[in-house]
Amino acid sequence: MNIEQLYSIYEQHRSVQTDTRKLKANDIFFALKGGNFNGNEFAAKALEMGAAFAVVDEAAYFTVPDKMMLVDDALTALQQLALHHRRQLNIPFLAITGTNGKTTTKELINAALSAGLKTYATAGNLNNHIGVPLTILSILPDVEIAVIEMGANHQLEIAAYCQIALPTHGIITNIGKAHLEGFGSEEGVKKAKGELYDFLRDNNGTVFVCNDYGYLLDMAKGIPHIITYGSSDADYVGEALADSAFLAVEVRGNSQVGFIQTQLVGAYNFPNVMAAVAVATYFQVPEKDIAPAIAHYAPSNNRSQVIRQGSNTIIMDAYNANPSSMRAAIENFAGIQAPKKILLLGAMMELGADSLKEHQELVHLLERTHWDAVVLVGGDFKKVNHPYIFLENAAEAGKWLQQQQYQDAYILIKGSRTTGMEKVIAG
Ligand SMILES: CC(=O)N[C@H]1[C@@H](OP(=O)(O)OP(=O)(O)OC[C@H]2O[C@@H](n3ccc(=O)[nH]c3=O)[C@H](O)[C@@H]2O)O[C@H](CO)[C@@H](O)[C@@H]1O[C@H](C)C(=O)N[C@@H](C)C(=O)N[C@H](CCC(=O)N[C@@H](CCC[C@@H](N)C(=O)O)C(=O)O)C(=O)O
Ligand SMILES: Nc1ncnc2c1ncn2[C@@H]1O[C@H](COP(=O)(O)OP(=O)(O)OP(=O)(O)O)[C@@H](O)[C@H]1O
Ligand SMILES: C[C@@H](N)C(=O)N[C@H](C)C(=O)O
Repeated sequence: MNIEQLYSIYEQHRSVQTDTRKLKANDIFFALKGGNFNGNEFAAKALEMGAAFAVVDEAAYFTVPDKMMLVDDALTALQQLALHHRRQLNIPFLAITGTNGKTTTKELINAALSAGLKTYATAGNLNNHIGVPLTILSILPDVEIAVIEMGANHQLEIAAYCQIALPTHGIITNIGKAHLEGFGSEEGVKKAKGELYDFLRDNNGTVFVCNDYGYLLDMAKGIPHIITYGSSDADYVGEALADSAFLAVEVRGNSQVGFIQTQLVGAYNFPNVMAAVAVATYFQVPEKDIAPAIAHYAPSNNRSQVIRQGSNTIIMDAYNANPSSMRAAIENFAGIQAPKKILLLGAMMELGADSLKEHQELVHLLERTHWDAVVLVGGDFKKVNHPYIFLENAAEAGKWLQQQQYQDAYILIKGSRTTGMEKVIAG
């Protein structure tokens, strides 16, 4: 493949698509293979639908030579094109990884930076081997700073994304227990996420580190430029104020940022907010504009969303779940003052050999607090000892909740993506 040739086609259109179901006129279509389809089969259709060009990797589908390029592997071509594009962009690239809060931190940073700079940030959760190159190829030449989310469920994944995104700056939000099936252990998570720090250490990079997490400071040793944020002794210091379900933050010190009333539930969002304060201030966004920008951000897609239903307040946190985010959500919920507190918790996935132990530990955590009701739903919750109600799936949990006719209750709903706990309030 001639990457220069492909890049000159890209420069004419600057819009790349891997899915005919989302195709727009003049997109360049990359034919990827997945678990269900062979994208090559859609290449000719993509051109009929108005795609400007198609990149295929099977000769049998190379049917329109003047509008197609045949490559060895279309995914590799996509990644190489992204790297080539990255090299043309002489702007800061901030990479974000970590166990919990990547998307929220990325959205908060995007909001805060956008108050002063033309910013491009990963759309939604496009954070993997396909999503990272698609993100980079969406960055137009007038963008002043890029924010790239990187997800992973196995070793060397983040290292590979760094070789495409070439980050100049980085954040690891935190290290916790998730995707243990692929990472092996929490140490394995640390090693895998630490690949971002390794890249920045070797490339004269800059990291933003939460000073409240000693383990991150240890991991960051040797990185040339370290900027800290947190609740004390940091370059950017703030205090979490929790007068309501929603987090408020007072930024202290010389900062002009001041008071931030967020639309985020949970004290666990404090470091996410402070990361945005630190990054935006560092990149010289006018400080008076940072708090309003952060305050404006409201989470969607079941990421700790607050939903009022009649007199009930629902914390819908059904986007994902793992032992560390479950712990954070339960401890936060325990601290909320409410007349009645109900929990409906779906099972946690991708925990491998630790799964039963982690579900059992969660039960022990729940037992430390008095709740009005606890419902455990599906998966490995079926196999552990607990004094609570167990239901097989989210639909049953939804029926149970309707039957209770709760009034004035606070209800926490959380679980792994595949448990679909959002369905609890769908009917
Ligand atoms: C390959 C692909 O993009 N698949 C998407 C597709 O899936 P589908 O099941 O329909 O088909 P195939 O994958 O078999 O299709 C092959 C190709 O054919 C295209 N195609 C198919 C039908 C058709 O009519 N026309 C077509 O052109 C198709 O588009 C393929 O290119 O559609 C699904 C529904 O929209 C998508 O969900 C699916 O996307 C996959 C999952 C994907 O990886 N998308 C990336 C762009 C992405 O970034 N997705 C993120 C989620 C990332 C994530 O899970 N991150 C993890 C950590 C990373 C782990 C990493 N190791 C990993 O395994 O991913 C995290 O914890 O955050 C997102 O969508 O939010
Ligand atoms: N700093 C944090 N500490 C612990 N849990 C958090 C933190 N921030 C967010 N969470 C939890 O993680 C959930 C998902 O948040 P978010 O989507 O920002 O994380 P993510 O790391 O991007 O997840 P994913 O890897 O699945 O994309 C939230 O709804 C909340 O329960
Ligand atoms: C949704 C995906 N990014 C994720 O976090 N998966 C875990 C296993 C979950 O859904 O909880």
